[in-house]
Amino acid sequence: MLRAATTRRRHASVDARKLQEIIEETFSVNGTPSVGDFFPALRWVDRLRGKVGSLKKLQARRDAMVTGLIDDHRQWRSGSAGDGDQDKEKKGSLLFAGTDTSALTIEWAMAQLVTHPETMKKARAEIDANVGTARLVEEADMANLPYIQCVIKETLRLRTAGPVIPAHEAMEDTTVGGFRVARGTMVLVNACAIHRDGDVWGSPEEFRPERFVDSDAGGAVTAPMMPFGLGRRRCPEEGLAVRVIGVSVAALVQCFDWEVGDDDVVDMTEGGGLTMPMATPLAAVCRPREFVKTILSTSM
Ligand code: HEM
Repeated sequence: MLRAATTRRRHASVDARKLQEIIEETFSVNGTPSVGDFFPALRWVDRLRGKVGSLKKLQARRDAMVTGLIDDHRQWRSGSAGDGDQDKEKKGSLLFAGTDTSALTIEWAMAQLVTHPETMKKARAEIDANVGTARLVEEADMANLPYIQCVIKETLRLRTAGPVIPAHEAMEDTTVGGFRVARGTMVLVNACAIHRDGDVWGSPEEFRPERFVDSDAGGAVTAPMMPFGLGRRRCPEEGLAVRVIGVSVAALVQCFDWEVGDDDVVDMTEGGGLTMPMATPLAAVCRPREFVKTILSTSM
């Protein structure tokens, strides 16, 4: 997605790596707790700690980057782009909300697969049976890959990219689960805790895509999940995200044999921030399968 938005031909002035840096920093700074959010009278503490300054600087860098993208795009289309502010808002939302979340979900899915060889084997078998090895898996295949879809669902459950849904504000007085919530209250929903609640999920800490497999015995899970939020502000690109993540993971499984490396260990520690990356980026060895070499050599 980043490549599509910053492709060199159109955006010679934009460095995709710099954009990635800004995105990672944005999630990291936003993810540190603000004292002022909990005790509004103490907002000055956030200013003293430099959080407010960092947020403002990041906002300025994001604006400059997105403005550069739009200006380049306008030049490329000879001035036919739409309204500036609206474009900036749209493009910025897509870049900043969609890249890190999708990329780290793919990384977590692969980490789970390389540490669960039986699951990897089942995923590979499903792809080989339904897609084969004469061509690469594509989006249209996803409907015939229900197990891969379960792998993605289980990754979104256990390794929720946005562990705490961004703050919402109660628009009116209400009661939730017996708690009174006054109008104007800032509400934070801990999706990660809901996804790992032992009262609704069996062995919640286990990575088990089978829990989503729709069985005749009615075994499919019905417990609440909200990796994309809920309600009116729910992620507008859930469909796109699930498709991009699904096809990416399926292609990685289809094309490569995976190994964890010499020490056979993957550090599954969760990192901090607004999103939940792996604390140590996944390091694994992948070798292209024979058919990939054939496909590549015939397409050259
Ligand atoms: C694994 C991938 C993704 C996850 C887990 C995810 C999750 C979320 C969550 C939890 C929210 C907040 C919902 C709320 O406030 O209730 C959100 C909002 C949003 N997401 Fe996603 N998202 C993902 C991918 C994407 C992609 C690929 C795009 C765009 C291409 C995108 C665009 C947006 C936008 C624009 C919003 C803000 C909506 C608003 O405030 O009204 N997301 N996402």
